Amino acid sequence: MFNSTLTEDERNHLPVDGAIMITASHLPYNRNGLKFFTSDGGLNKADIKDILERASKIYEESAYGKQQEREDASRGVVNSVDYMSIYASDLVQAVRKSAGDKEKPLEGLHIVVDAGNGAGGFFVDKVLKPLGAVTTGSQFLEPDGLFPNHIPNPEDKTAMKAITQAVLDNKADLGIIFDTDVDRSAAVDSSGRELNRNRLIALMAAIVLEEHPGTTVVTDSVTSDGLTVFIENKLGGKHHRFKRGYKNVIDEAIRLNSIGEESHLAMETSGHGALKENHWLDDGAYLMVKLLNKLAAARTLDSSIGSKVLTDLVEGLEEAAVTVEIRLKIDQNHADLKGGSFRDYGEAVLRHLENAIGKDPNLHKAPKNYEGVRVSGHGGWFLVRLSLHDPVLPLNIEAPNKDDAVKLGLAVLAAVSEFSALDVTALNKFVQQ
Ligand SMILES: O=P(O)(O)OC[C@H]1O[C@H](O)[C@H](O)[C@@H](O)[C@@H]1O
Repeated sequence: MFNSTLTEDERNHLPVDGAIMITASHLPYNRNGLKFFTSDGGLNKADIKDILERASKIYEESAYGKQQEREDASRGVVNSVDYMSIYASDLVQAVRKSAGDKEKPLEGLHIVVDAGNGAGGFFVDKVLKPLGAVTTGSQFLEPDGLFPNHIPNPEDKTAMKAITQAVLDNKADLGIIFDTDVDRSAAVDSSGRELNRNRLIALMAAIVLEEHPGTTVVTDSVTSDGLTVFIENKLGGKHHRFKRGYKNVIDEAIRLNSIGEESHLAMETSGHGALKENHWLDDGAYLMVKLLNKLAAARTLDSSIGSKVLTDLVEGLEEAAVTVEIRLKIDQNHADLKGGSFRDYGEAVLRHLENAIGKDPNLHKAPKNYEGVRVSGHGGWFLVRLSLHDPVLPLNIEAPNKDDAVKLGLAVLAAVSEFSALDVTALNKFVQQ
């Protein structure tokens, strides 16, 4: 939708002044909403509040007899434009360009797509097929807001299992999965290896750092220590681990550029990734096109090359054997909140945790950290922070083995146990397993 505010095509009344998308995004099907775009990007909370206030004023006035005004406001010309075809053909052109303008640079490759019944099904007919790829075995391409097959989410285990299985069953060269509204994506190589979360950031960083040596990669706060080592030591870039939230990482990358620190990639483990060259839009289809560019370019030199060219790019990324996220709920009605907000309560838990960590010689606070409490120790690390939206303190742990992960979990448990409004059932279960 955002691209329709940039594409120049007079015949199709483009660029438009604004675009609106109806989507539940990462939320369940019964929580749809509207995303608004202008050529400056997606509107933020303050803009949306302003729109709602103005809309409600117009509504109220019309309800009190200003019918004529309402009719005037709603009178306009409606033109239908097949914008998806225009957008998709730009993606196709990008891949062709990276292969020296070859018409079908993906000929001979078998690529399966899992759109999870979200909006990403177009990628098969409008992008992959024109580029020559075989796409049989692609699944859940028809939009269905009830998501009858699996939640379209490249972080979700069931969703990743579904695309991995499709790759293996079809002996495909590559698998691609999108979230509901295609602002997130991930891939699977021909051996069934998932290229999502830290691995996808590492892969995108490898591609972007080839194009822009030394650039800063901004990520969310739950990225691994291994990713930092990979970006800084192997790729020669700079890893700026910032806060959770795709808008936070994107805005931070824009801010860095504005103060003279060059950054070309802002990416979250959730699969939201935005590039400077693509107007800082978190466009999941564009991310996958960057992978296809790499594949297509490599195949102009050797037509037997498959997804290994991508997997090789993340060679050397250290990965923890144990990776868990445990979400600790705050009971907002609990007496221990003393009528205060869950945010204040969560902040108090974090302050207490921070103090407790200082007393344990095995644990060390991360020298640079932008949200919550990030601590290393026992060969791994943990991060406790406030959720962006929910009355929850998500705890992420990465460790070389289960015993060390449990040690980290126990340290958190000991520090937070006096906060009776915090539900630590899941953490208790984890440390007892
Ligand atoms: O803070 P959490 O509850 O873990 O949620 C954080 C996530 O919320 C949404 O899904 C946003 O689109 C993501 O950008 C963000 O990472």
